[in-house]
Amino acid sequence: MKPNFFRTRIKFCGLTRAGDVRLASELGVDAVGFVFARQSTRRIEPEEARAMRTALAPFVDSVALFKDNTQEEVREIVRHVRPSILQFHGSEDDAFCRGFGVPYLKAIAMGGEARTTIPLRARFPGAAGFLFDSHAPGGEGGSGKTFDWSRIPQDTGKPWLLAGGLTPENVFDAVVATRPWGVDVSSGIELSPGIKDGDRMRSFVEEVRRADCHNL
Ligand SMILES: O=C(O)c1ccccc1N[C@@H]1O[C@H](COP(=O)(O)O)[C@@H](O)[C@H]1O
Repeated sequence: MKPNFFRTRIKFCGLTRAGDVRLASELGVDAVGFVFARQSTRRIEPEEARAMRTALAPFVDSVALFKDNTQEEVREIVRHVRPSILQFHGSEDDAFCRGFGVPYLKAIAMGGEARTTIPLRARFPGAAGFLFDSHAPGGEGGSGKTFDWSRIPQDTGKPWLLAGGLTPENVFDAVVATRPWGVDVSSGIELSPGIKDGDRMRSFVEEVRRADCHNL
């Protein structure tokens, strides 16, 4: 996938308040994420996510995030919330991820040792894209930690998002250094888990746009 010099897509993840969803829409982010991973401190109930979806402006995607949830749980959330994209952070394989009739992103754990040399596009042929995150395989996401960006595979063949420890302070450097298709942030724009900070949301978007101009 060639780098996109025009506009880096932005996803804000782990939202729990309708007001944060509204502000994200006004700031022009491309997607907001709702967390359904069991152990997450940002986990919300399907009814809450469904209510927050109504706060989304047109042309903003809603992403449902899972980590080794059961097929029944995912199915129920897809039916109830109607997310536009699914994001899987656990040990789910391609057959599981594409079994819900909704495009999916596969999160790739970049912490710990590299475990396989099989190319991602061969392991996840049905993925709409990948998301490189800092946690170790099996570890929790949303940790606010970065990873060594030089380890990002160059041959994904699909759009990919950079995640893990991004903040308004480092996202300019991250976008200039890695030229991702998109960036995903959770803790870097928070006051506390699930509670976003309006000023940090705004400056995160400003910094990504500044990097896009720099990359032209
Ligand atoms: O946010 C969570 O609680 C979470 C739980 C389980 C898997 C992933 C999770 N979050 C995702 O992790 C990355 C990076 O987050 P951060 O910016 O470092 O806090 C991002 O994709 C979150 O959506």
